[in-house]
Amino acid sequence: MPTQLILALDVPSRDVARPLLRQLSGSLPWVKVGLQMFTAYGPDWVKEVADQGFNVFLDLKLHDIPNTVAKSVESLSALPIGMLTLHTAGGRVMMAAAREAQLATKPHLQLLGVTVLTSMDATGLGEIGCGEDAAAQVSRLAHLGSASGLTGFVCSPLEVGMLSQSLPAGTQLVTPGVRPVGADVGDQSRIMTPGDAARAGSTHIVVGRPILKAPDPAAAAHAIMAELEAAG
Ligand SMILES: O=C(O)c1cc(=O)[nH]c(=O)n1[C@@H]1O[C@H](COP(=O)(O)O)[C@@H](O)[C@H]1O
Repeated sequence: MPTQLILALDVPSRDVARPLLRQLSGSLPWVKVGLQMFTAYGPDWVKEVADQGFNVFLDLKLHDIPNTVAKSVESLSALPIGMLTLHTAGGRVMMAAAREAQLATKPHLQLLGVTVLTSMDATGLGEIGCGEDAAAQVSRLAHLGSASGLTGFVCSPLEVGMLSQSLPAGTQLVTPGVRPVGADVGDQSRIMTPGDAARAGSTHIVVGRPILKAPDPAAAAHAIMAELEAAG
């Protein structure tokens, strides 16, 4: 299947989001609801996005003790979501507890383990006490996640080639840190273009500001989907 686009709908209000969703309904497969909109509007917003026909990726990056994360997964399983993130840095027991809760409550929900944030570079990793370079740390966390039962990960497109060769076939590799040629990099560090991310093996790419800040966001989203199609 060609690499799918996930729009990171990081906007300040529903009034900003709704017209764009109307324009992209029927063509865009996935919408990511992240902390900005979920903290403002909660589950109602997730339901509204799903009601428009989009698959919803709920990106809350859960990171807590195993019991708290597992109970949160159980609560969130009631929502119409297809993907949900947790931090692999929470460790083996936490990931296994989350996976067990997900399988028991919502078997088709794709749990995604976030590895090393795409905003982090070697300096940032060193500052938090991680002496390894990003690729080595991503590999360590993704393999720990896989051994804990996870079947999907968030990483930068730079690490996708390495992971797709060493993780079980069918593992979902979702990559933010994607910038079309000429787009502002912003706070991202480890980046690739949509076409290169697709050719590297990303199953999904996550793009926010290059679409949201474009003069015509719907046209920008369509251009990225065309680039993915051409690469696939
Ligand atoms: O889990 C994520 O989606 C995520 C992980 C990561 O390592 N880096 C990352 O940028 N993201 C998210 O992906 C989106 C990227 O947005 P833009 O940088 O605006 O394209 C944001 O919503 C981030 O929260």
